[in-house]
Amino acid sequence: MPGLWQTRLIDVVTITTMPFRNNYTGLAGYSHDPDVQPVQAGVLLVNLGTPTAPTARAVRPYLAEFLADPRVIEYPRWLWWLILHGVILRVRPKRSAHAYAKIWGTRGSPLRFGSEALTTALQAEIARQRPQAPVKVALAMRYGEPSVRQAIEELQREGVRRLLVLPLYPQYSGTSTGSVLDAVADTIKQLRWPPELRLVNDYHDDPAHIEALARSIERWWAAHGRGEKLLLSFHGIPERYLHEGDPYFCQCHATARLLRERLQLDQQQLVVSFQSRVGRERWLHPYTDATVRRLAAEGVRKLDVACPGFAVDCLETLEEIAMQNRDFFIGAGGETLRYIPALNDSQEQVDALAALVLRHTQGWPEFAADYDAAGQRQRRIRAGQRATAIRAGDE
Ligand SMILES: C=CC1=C(C)c2cc3[nH]c(cc4nc(cc5[nH]c(cc1n2)c(C)c5CCC(=O)O)C(CCC(=O)O)=C4C)c(C)c3C=C
Ligand SMILES: [Fe+2]
Ligand SMILES: [Fe+2]
Repeated sequence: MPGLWQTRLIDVVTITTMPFRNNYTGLAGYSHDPDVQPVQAGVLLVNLGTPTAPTARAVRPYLAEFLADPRVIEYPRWLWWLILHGVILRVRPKRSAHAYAKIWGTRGSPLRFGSEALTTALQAEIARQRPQAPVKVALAMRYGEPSVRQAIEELQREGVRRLLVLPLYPQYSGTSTGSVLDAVADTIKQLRWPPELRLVNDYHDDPAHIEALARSIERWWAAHGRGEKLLLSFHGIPERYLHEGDPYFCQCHATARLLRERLQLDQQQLVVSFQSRVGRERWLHPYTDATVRRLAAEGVRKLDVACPGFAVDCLETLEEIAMQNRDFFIGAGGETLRYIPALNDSQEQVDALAALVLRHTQGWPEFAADYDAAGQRQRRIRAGQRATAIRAGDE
């Protein structure tokens, strides 16, 4: 019987002298063998996530995962754990479920079906613009399913070796995009052979994105007429995060300014505010609820609201703005508050995101306009045959 050290030595010698195996299967059902499949590129869209049903029972685990994320709530962990489990998760799920029930459709949560529709439309647009390219567009949710990990593993099983991660947040915040980056990093850490990776940090000032926002607002105005003012409401974050370096506030204002210039509005006609405050801490301000009340009190009767921080409609736009804040506005003397829908799967958004993807994947052969999948595959097969020949001692 060899001793332990001898066994280890034998292992090392065996492994290092083993013939090169290019058909190693690292993940169940996934072959890395280039003879089996050509290299694919993937685009992973990531949105926040949403409960599986508008019930307190389904909302609770969703909130538990979301609010336990240290990127979202920066408090000492033990203190926050006590507050979260002792107070928030006892009270909030019921309240949130009630709000979700108001926007839940036959297709389920708007955030989910809106994100899925956008994924399908973007896949089709990229296929239209790059017909030869083997590009896969997939969707993950930061909280809930499909998780970032599940989505990346599935893409790898499909042969994706180059991956562009595109969080569906136009403005970067550590609480949103930063957290997606964490989830990607946690996944990559555990993969034996991670894909080549790129990540879009933000697209808050991307000209195509601004153009898409402007056109969708103009299209909506053409169909419904124009209000006296346009309010842009962005999701808030604690103000403390801004002071500690989070660029979110500045990026929201940059988006608003670019959109205002493109729509040729003056500073009185376009107002910016921040919504969705949670807890007692001071968040980015002015707050949306206080702003709509103030505007009504100042005599504005017809107010249009758009939410350029949300790629697809969700609880925060359909319930908080289009219902809750409409009631606040009318309660304070306003006549109508009209919510202008998010870009969702509109052609404007699909065109802008397709252009963004093509820009961020420059240099990747799969995305090149003259990519020749058949030629690439032949080259890879020839390389594979040569490796096989070397293994067999033919060369
Ligand atoms: C408590 C802290 C929160 C921070 C910070 C935060 C930042 C943040 N959120 C979004 C986008 C969305 N948030 C949504 C819902 C939502 N957000 C919070 C809390 C924080 N968000 C909670 C508790 C909830 C759940 C609903 C509720 O109980 O009020 C959604 C909608 C999800 C849906 O299912 O429709 C989105 C989208 C961004 C972009 C952001 C930072 C910039
Ligand atoms: Fe949020
Ligand atoms: Fe909200």
